[in-house]
Formats: sequence, C-alpha cells, structure tokens
Amino acid sequence: MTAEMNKETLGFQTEAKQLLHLMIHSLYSNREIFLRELISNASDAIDKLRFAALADESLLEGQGDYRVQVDVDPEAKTISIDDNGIGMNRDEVIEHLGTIAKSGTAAFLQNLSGDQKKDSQLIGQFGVGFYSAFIVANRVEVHTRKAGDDAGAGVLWESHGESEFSVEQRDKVGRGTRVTLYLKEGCEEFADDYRVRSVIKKYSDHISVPVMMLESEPPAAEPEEGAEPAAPQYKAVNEATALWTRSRTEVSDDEYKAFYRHVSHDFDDPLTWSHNRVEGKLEYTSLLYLPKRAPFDLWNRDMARGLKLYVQRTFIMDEAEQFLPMYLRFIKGVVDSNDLPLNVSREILQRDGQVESMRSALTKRALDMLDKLSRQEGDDYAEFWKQFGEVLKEGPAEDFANREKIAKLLRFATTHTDTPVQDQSLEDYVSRMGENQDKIYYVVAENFNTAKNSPHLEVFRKKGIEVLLLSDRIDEWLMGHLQEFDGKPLQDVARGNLELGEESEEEKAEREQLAKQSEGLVERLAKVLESSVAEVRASGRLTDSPACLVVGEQDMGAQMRRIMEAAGQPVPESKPILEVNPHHPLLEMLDQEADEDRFADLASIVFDQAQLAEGGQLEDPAAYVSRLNKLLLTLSGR
Ligand SMILES: Nc1ncnc2c1ncn2[C@@H]1O[C@H](COP(=O)(O)OP(=O)(O)OP(=O)(O)O)[C@@H](O)[C@H]1O
Repeated sequence: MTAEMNKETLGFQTEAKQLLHLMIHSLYSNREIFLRELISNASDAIDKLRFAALADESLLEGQGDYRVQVDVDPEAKTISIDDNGIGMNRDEVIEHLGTIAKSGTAAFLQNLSGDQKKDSQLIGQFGVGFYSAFIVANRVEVHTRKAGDDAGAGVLWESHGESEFSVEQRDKVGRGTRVTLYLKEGCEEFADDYRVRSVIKKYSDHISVPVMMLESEPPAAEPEEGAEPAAPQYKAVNEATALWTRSRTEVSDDEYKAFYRHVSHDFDDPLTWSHNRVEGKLEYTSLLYLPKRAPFDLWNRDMARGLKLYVQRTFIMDEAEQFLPMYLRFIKGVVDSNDLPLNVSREILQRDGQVESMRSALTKRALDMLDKLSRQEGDDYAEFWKQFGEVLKEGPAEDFANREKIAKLLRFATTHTDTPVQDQSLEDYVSRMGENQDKIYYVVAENFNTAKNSPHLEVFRKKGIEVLLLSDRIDEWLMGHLQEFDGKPLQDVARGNLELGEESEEEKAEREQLAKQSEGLVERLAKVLESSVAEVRASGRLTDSPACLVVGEQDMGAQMRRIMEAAGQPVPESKPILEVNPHHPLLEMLDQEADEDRFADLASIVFDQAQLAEGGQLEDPAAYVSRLNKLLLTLSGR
C-alpha cells in the first residue's frame, strides 16, 4: 500500500466540531492550559501502559523508563509533547481524536450562551482535553504507535482544527505518542523554552512521571581543551513524585489545586480537600476533593464517578466506584492501597472485604470534610449546598448507618427566614424549638411559594412554630427515611391529625366545641363529596383559608404521588381528608345554604380550591370553571 492510498480524510463528529469551535473562541484568554491537558493525557497514557505491563511485560519492548518529553522550536514555531505510554492504533486514533464519547454532550452544548466568560467555565467543567491544542495551534499532528505493535503500525493523525482530520500509516520506532503543535500567530510564546518551563512547573509539577526538557543552561564546567562540548541533556522540569505520597506539610495549596485539575479535568479550583494516610490493619492513602461546581452530567445515570485507584503507587483504574456511595458521587480524588493485589479488577472490588472497610472509612472522611466546611466562615458551604445539596439528600435512604451525620449536613428553607434559600440546619431549628414542642414540622410542596403559602401553615404561623419549607423533588423521600433528628420525630404538617404539643386546656375545649357545632355541616359535606374524600372534619389548623387537604397517616404524600404518577408508576388508591375552617365566611355561608344543588356546587369548589392551593391538579378543571362561573353570575343577579 502506498502512503497516498492509505491516507483517509474524515469529518469530526458534529459535537466534536462544535466543542472545538467554542473552545478556541472562549478559552483563548486562558490558552496556556493546553499544555496541562496534553501532559495530563501523556501521563495517563503512561499510567495505562504501566498497568497493562503488569500482565504482559513484553509491551515495554525492553524499555521501562517512563517519561514525557517536551521540545520547542522557536524557528519552526512548534512545540511537541512526546510520551512513551500506551499509544493508539488506527481505530483508536479515529475514535478518540474524532469524537466525544461522553453522553449528554449535545445537551451540554445547548447550554452554552455565547457569553465567553460563562462558556469558558462550562467548557472547563466538561473537560477540555486534547482539543485544547487548537486554542494555540492551527495545525496539530499526532504520531502514535500502540505498545506491542510493529513500527509499521504507526499512525499519523493531522488536522487544522476545522471540520476534518486525516489519518495515514507512518512508521514509528518508539512506542507511544508525539503530539506536535504548529503555533498560531500570537502564540509563539509556547515555542519559548523559558515560558514553557514555567507553565509546566505551574500545572504539572505533581505529575508522577518526569516531564523532561533539554537543559537550557550551559554545563557548569568548561570542557577540557580539545574535548567535544557536552551535548545538552534532557532533564526533568517537574517534581515527579506522586503528590499524595508526600506528607501534608510538604504540599502547598497551589500544588493540591493543580493536582485536583489533573484528576478531575476541572477548570476551577476545588472548594476543599482532605488528605490522609491510614496505617495499621489496612494501609492506604486517600486524597479527596470537593469540586466547586456540579458537572453537567450530575444527574445522568452513566455519569463517570469514583476515585482514581492506585495500588502501591501503580495506577490501576479510573472511576473506581466502590470506594464511595452514590450520594457522594461528586467527590473526586485518589486512593492508593498497599494491600490490594496489583491485578485487582472491578469485579474483585465489588466483593472484597477490605474495599468494604475502606469504603466506610472514606465515606466518613468525606462526611467529616463536609462537616468541617460547614463550620467554617464564609460562603463555601452555601456554595456546596447549592451545587450538591440535592445529591446529599439521597444519603439517608442509601446509607442508614450515617443517617445522623448526614442529617447534620442538610440545609433547609424554613418559615424562620421565609426565603427560598436553603441555609438552615436541623440543629438551628432544634435550637429554636419552643419548650413544649416535641416534633420538627415540615411542609412539602411542588415549589417554594406553594410551600410557603400553604394553608397548613396558618396555625403554625399564628403560634410562632417554625416549619421547614420543602420543595425539592427528593424531599418527601428524604423525610421518609430520616424520620427523626436528635430524638425528635419529623412531622409532615399535612399528614394525619394535628396535635400541637402546645395546646392549652382552653384551646382544647374550644376545638371540641367547634367540632360539635360544625357536626351538621361536616356531615353534609361528607355526603356530597363522598366519592372524592375519605373524611371531612373541622380543622384547628386553619385561620385564613376555608379548607385544606390532609393525607392519612399511612398514605403516600401528595408530592410523592405526583412524582410517581409522572413517572408512569402505579400509585395506590387513597383519598385525602378534607379539613374545613367553620369560622370562614364561605363555610358559614355554606352552612346556611338550603338549596342542595347550590350546596353541592359550592362544596365542590371548596374542595377543588384546597387541591389547587397545595399545587395539585384538578381531575376535571372544566367542571370547576363552569361551577365557579355559575356562581359568579349569581353575583350580578343574572
Ligand atoms: N498521549 C496520548 N496517548 C494515548 N492516548 C491518548 C493520548 N492523548 C489522548 N489519548 C486518547 O484520546 C482520548 C481523548 O482525549 P481527551 O484529552 O480529549 O479526553 P480525556 O482525556 O478522555 O478526558 P478529558 O476531556 O476530560 O480530558 C483519551 O481518553 C485517550 O484515550
């Protein structure tokens, strides 16, 4: 086959093309990051080979000195990043450098606004990777050969970063990948030795393989007369020790942050981190990071999650999911075990007792890290909560053992502040509880305003009893699993009979009298609404509204019911209880209504309105409108 014949020109996948275009335009002001991304890829490729060589040493081709080499040529205006890692074959090159494999990319791209500053942050969160080369280059060549293949299996990939790339066979003697960038006008600084060294120091110091450059300084000693001057040598520019193996006191915040970007592919700094070495029965080191921003695919079931796993400093796998529970899926980092076998697989991880112990210890570490952050001054915890609060709310259901710890980390909107901001802890709530109050009250609704204006809150507001205002989809599920905090049961104010611990003798007598007085009305209502409600009763919880719906003690809550219905799940039949406020003028009017038809119409309207007030949907909205209109017309006497 001639070179011409095997040269293929292919188009980038649409999404790759879009991302490329956006990246070039929105990341230009931050263009030096391309070097971090390419060195990061080179180091990953070396990690992969190191791991593959555990099973098949021949892949090393007798050469086990791993290194990344960076060369600059100011005249040709090029920079190249060369690794002796795993390399790629032709199919892999096409797949990895022509498409974007992550699911949800298209949806993500639609979120971009065209505002450069905002977009650059979004793109950063997506992980810019290889394509960032085109921020500074108008032509990129990748010459690669997979470890273990013949020199003849080398591939040359080339693109101008527009819509196409080409691939062709090109012999390559050494295994691994060499990426060469032909720099754009205005980006010549990246062919400058001094500038490139400083960027490597800044971003890649923590990378555990040496990143080498030709030494720039002349050798210290003058060569002896007649002798050849010593040729310049490649020397490591970076520190090249795995960061997590160093002691905490030796590592600066900047180094921790740079390492975070390497493991997470995030653009931003982390909010906080926790670095620990455990010795004793189990020996391992962990470095956990809390990101600042949720990834675009946080709610995608296939989202990449988990820690980078190393065994005795050898990289084993990315996204080892077994070390943290699902509700902590936003935590990034590294775990390096001294005890696990080097040939450990995902299957083994799933049933290994040691992994189980490490998982529970790491879960505690992560929760402690959050606890510590929550006690610090400043907005970091609030920021965390905004990004990840809803995920943490999955915790009590998934991890019963740590329920109390998680409960302390939760934040809510409450009637104490009456704003939608979720910033009050259960501890805060308990500290404000009245002497006779023995429960923590909450109301659940579709959205904050419905919760805040719920008729169920009227008596609580009147008595100054605080109620948590819940409106996240997961809230009812959360409360169902939490059940109590600090020994105090959590009580849905829209459920069951309301017994406020604070009822005085006087109030009790008043309530009983009310029930008696309204017996007739309640009975009439129960009769006409028989098919819609389980029971009608006189309410002690309403002051301003005519009526509200209450869920039976054992029945499914309204929010959960709506979610299940929307998801097409079967929902058990159950009717709500209608509580009415006999002091309300509407109910007084109803009581006086002698015409049974009009009574039935009005009763239905009261019932439908109670449903609307809690954010529910009417079964027959047209019937409601026509009843209401009929009544409205009677106002004008027509
Ligand atoms: N130097 C290299 N050696 C071998 N394979 C590489 C190299 N650089 C890139 N690749 C392959 O190309 C793929 C895509 O790289 P790219 O940098 O775009 O994304 P990534 O590293 O997977 O993730 P991210 O976009 O979050 O950085 C990599 O997953 C890897 O398989």
